[in-house]
Amino acid sequence: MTTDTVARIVSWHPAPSKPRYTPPPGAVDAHCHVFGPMADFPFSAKAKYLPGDAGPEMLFALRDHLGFSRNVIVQASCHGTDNAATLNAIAKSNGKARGVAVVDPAISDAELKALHDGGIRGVRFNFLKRLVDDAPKDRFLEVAHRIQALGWHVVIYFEADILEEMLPFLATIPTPIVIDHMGRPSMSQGPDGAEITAFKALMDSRDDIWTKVTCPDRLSAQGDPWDDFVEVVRPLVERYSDRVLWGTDWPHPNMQDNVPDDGHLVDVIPRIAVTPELQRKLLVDNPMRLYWAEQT
Ligand SMILES: O=C(O)/C=C(\CC(=O)C(=O)O)C(=O)O
Repeated sequence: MTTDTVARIVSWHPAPSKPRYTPPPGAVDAHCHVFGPMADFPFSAKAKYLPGDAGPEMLFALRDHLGFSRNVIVQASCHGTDNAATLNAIAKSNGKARGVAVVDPAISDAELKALHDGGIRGVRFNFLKRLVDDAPKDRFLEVAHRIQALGWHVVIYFEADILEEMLPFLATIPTPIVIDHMGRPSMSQGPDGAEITAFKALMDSRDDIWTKVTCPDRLSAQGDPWDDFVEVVRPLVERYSDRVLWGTDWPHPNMQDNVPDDGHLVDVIPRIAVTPELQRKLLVDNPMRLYWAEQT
């Protein structure tokens, strides 16, 4: 993408409301991104979207505004396999952020170790054709084997229409797996719909598959306050209470036509995790085990 000819996209709310819900102390926003700033951290030549700057200061201000304590910053596809913007944000967080990288499978062990020292605790494999040109399963599998020694996990992003073809690959991954946005099931099918049922079967197939109960704004057919999302996701949070994570998804890449209010996103939490214990697991205990294991 040539950065001088394309308008830069703003996909986040200019002034998110203050949520009514107060997260527990130590709550982690376990899925968010940073964009640039571009002058310091240029976007990938292969980026499929060219966002405005949404750097660490903005992310940390939002964290405080929403009542969260920590962030897990997931490398977004617009930065390709150069994790410098993510590492910069982690370095500026005073220990309050960790990250998930996207790597070239040819990465050396020394480079992986440097990512670990910079706060990375997982790698992301993205299978969305609108975001990445290719997703080589055989090479991803080699990476998954190599990160085992670091105690990392893999984060996988795919949509429900390819769940079935993903199953053999997922079964061979030797590390814990985190599935982004529940593999994007249809919410209009309801809590017993075919896509969420297939996803639960995947969750049942291994006890080290986790998922992010995120993105009502992307997945709901109804819009804010996302009642269809709540109806489908609440049973998932109850059934897999030790393997669910929550995140804002700020700055909401590609959501410029349907920008969510982050305060409203936080107010979904007590509707999908209906007891203080479920909320504490979702927001504190579970993400701490994956990202700050040495502190648990
Ligand atoms: O924030 C997300 O998880 C979703 C994204 C963007 C993304 O993943 C990326 O750019 O890497 C999307 O569906 O456009």
